[in-house]
Amino acid sequence: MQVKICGIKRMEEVEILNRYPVDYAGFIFAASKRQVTPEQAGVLIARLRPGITPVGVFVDESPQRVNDLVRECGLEVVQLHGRESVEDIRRIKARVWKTIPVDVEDPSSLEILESWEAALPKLPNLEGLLLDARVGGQSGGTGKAFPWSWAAGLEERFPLFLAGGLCPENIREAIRTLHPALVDVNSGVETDLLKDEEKIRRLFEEIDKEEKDR
Ligand SMILES: O=C(O)c1ccccc1NCC(=O)[C@H](O)[C@H](O)COP(=O)(O)O
Repeated sequence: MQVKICGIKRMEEVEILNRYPVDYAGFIFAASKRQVTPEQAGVLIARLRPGITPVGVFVDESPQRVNDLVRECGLEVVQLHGRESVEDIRRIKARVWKTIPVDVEDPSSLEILESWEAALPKLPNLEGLLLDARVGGQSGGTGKAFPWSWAAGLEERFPLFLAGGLCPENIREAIRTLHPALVDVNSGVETDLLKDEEKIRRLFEEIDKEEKDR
């Protein structure tokens, strides 16, 4: 299982990530408390250690602008967090992860998965579907988890990536319930909107324990 830490905006945070077995670092280009400019992202990405892959997070950005930022900032993966279409993904020249917003109060929000699952084999750059909690219309960095049991078994049908309210205290249960190929953690390893090294250390300690127990 791979690990993405999202919402990186400061050099101190890059330095923390470089000390842990992080696979992906997420940079948010969409409107957010954690938004970075392309210039900031470029500087931060250049300082990631080899082995940490930069991911750009976008909400309803045009494929042309996404492609420009992929080139300018050195992004390898693009995470689409809005209402992007199959055609948008076809036009993006990078690896893509598509977020599926799961309304924490409405299991029927998972129904949209069917059409994305059908699109997967037709889109060679679409690597997986990221289930993230949606709370009151907001999706992304909510700090809330949806009931994972709603998605049990989906990991057998497609590469399932999991986000939403993950933290050191619940990561083992999340892994045990859904066996995701990747976990995406943001506010659960922050203090005052900055990545907190002690929380990241505990996150990896818990992941290690879970993997050893298997
Ligand atoms: O994190 C944000 O502020 C954000 C804003 C707009 C779109 C996406 C955003 N985050 C995307 C992520 O990949 C987060 O890691 C994911 O939503 C999980 O967040 P959290 O529940 O805080 O762990």
